[in-house]
Amino acid sequence: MTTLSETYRNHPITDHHIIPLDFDSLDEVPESHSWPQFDEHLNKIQTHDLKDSLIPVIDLASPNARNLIGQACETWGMFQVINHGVPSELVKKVEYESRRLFALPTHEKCKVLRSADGATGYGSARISPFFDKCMWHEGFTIMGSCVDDAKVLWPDDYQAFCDTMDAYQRHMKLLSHSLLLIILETLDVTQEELNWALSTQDSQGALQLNSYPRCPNPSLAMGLAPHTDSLLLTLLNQSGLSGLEIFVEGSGWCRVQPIEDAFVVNVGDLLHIFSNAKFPVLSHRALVNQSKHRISVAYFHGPPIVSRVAPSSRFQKPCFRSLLVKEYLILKAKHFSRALSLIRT
Ligand SMILES: C=C1C[C@]23C[C@@]1(O)CC[C@H]2[C@@]12CCC[C@@](C)(C(=O)O1)[C@H]2[C@@H]3C(=O)O
Ligand SMILES: O=C(O)CCC(=O)C(=O)O
Ligand SMILES: [Fe+2]
Repeated sequence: MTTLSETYRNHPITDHHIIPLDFDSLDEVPESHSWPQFDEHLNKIQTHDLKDSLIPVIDLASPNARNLIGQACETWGMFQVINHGVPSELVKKVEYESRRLFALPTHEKCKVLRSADGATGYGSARISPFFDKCMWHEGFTIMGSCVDDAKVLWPDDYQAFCDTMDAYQRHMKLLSHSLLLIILETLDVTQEELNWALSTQDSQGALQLNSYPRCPNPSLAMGLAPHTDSLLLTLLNQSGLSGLEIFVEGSGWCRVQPIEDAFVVNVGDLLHIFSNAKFPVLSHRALVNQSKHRISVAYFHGPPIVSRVAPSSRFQKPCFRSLLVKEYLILKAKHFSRALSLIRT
């Protein structure tokens, strides 16, 4: 089976873009991590709190959920979902285990460093090489079993971490399938297209644990730089601490306030392509906090990497060309935010 790891094999990134700083040892933001333009930007554009009425909060158990989800995807490419059926104890356990991982000393975490051409393990975000400055962020990427890495980190105490991440990935896969089914039904796609998006075999799922340590000067630092997510759908748990911002045309950067027990759901590049741009894909970023260490947990769902992606056949005038999912991810790894414009027809 072709995997994401194989896709990245020809696009290695250098070590200094992978190894995060030992953030806890710092009492000021080093030059390498201070974003001067970002500082100017902050002065110019007021960061708004998004009112609930803007990014919809949708109760999955309500009879109206389907319509609301369809509308939210068209208007925003994003919504928050509550009453989704994922046990809140499991969500708490994932937060607890993530904090346990990031609390390890840097030299321990570096024992499971993501390799230059790899997809899983500990390290800075894959988008790091596209920015001059480094981010105030460390991550741990899991695809399927994480037992090999967990055994390295905790030789005698790895089971709880693995069991928690396995159970969470199972729940995330089910929830992303239910949401995608609703979303795709609103597009009225063919059965074959539904099978493609919801394929249980060979579909891509990745779990990203994000850590944003306390920062001495948050106005200089960037947690996660602006980006769009590459796959079909992302389900994000903000762990109760705000930091996520979306770029809204005409308003600038707006904060998406966390809601208890909610997941932020957003359209990724592949769903934007499949919906023939009917669903927008939002640029988003994460800012950091002076007094609190923020954790977020993102699950990315995608179709099989060897399949093709194109606008659904229901669209008469496709505005993107058809290509292999793998080819798109290679384009994204090479050209980052220009990838979508490169496949416009
Ligand atoms: C499946 C994936 C999506 C992702 C790249 C990855 O292979 C695993 C990590 C994901 C992540 C998380 C942080 C932001 C992001 C842009 C990045 O650099 O790594 C996303 C990637 C993505 O959606 O392109
Ligand atoms: O931490 C956040 O709020 C955003 C994380 C994110 O955008 C991602 O993991 O892709
Ligand atoms: Fe993201």
